[in-house]
Amino acid sequence: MKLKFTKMHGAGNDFVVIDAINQRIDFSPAQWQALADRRFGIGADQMLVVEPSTQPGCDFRYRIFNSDGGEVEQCGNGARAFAKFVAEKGLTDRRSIAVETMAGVIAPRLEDDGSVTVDMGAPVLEPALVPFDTEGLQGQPQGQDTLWPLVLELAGEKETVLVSVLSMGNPHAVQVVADIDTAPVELTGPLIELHPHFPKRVNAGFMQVVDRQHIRLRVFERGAGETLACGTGACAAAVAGIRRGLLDSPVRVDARGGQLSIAWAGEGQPVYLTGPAVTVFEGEIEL
Ligand SMILES: N[C@H](CCC[C@H](N)C(=O)O)C(=O)O
Repeated sequence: MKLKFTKMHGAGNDFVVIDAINQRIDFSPAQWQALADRRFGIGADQMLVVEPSTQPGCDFRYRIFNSDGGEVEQCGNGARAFAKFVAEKGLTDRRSIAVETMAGVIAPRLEDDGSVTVDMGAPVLEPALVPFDTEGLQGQPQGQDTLWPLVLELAGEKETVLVSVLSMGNPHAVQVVADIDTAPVELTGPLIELHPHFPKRVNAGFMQVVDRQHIRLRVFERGAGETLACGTGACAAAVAGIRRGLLDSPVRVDARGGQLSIAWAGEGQPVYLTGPAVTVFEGEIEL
């Protein structure tokens, strides 16, 4: 079987995008992991699948698989690539589309300058819905936010980090650090991802506040490791910073792979993610 795919990225977060409207695919987690392998497969942080919508009022269904093969609820950089893909492939003639995901409906819009703005829906702030188990933890208020202490065990030493916890459809734990270049992302990222208080694991964000409308961000992603950018991570960091009283919307987010912009008008309101979507090459693989 030949599989056609398109290699894309959003600020360096890279994807294999597959049209599953005109191709029939049904892969196991191990097969997804093999496709994502950067040596033995195509190589990507996530695989994005375009399917017919199953909901009235939606144009497409959007499925996301991490490079560890697991299917997840949401991917913000991927939503921009998705929108560009379906336009470039002529699967839609609309510049604004409604896209069904495991986490609800999102709405990407192609901008005239080639960037894409996505209505990512409202953040989920209730810990139990993230999901995050607060049992035995004493939250510390900061502005409208609550900072939760996570005890991390590193080489026999215990270290406590304070995180904001929220969901953009997928779970995020965001901490403020003085300098993302010296933050121990490789060491503590995996410990936070697998922390027992996150029953579905979590994406670990490390945010440096440059000024009230500008942050630098690194994210150790659930099921993918550190990526050059994380769209939902940028949304989560901006929302956490605004709730903590550190940031004002819109927020410029400098990721290692490029720049994103986040706008949020407050509780119950949608988060808007704007950034690039780039097609790198078309490919075909014999399976
Ligand atoms: N690793 C994420 C999925 C991809 C999110 C990220 N690539 C984005 O742009 O939002 C998770 O397991 O929730």
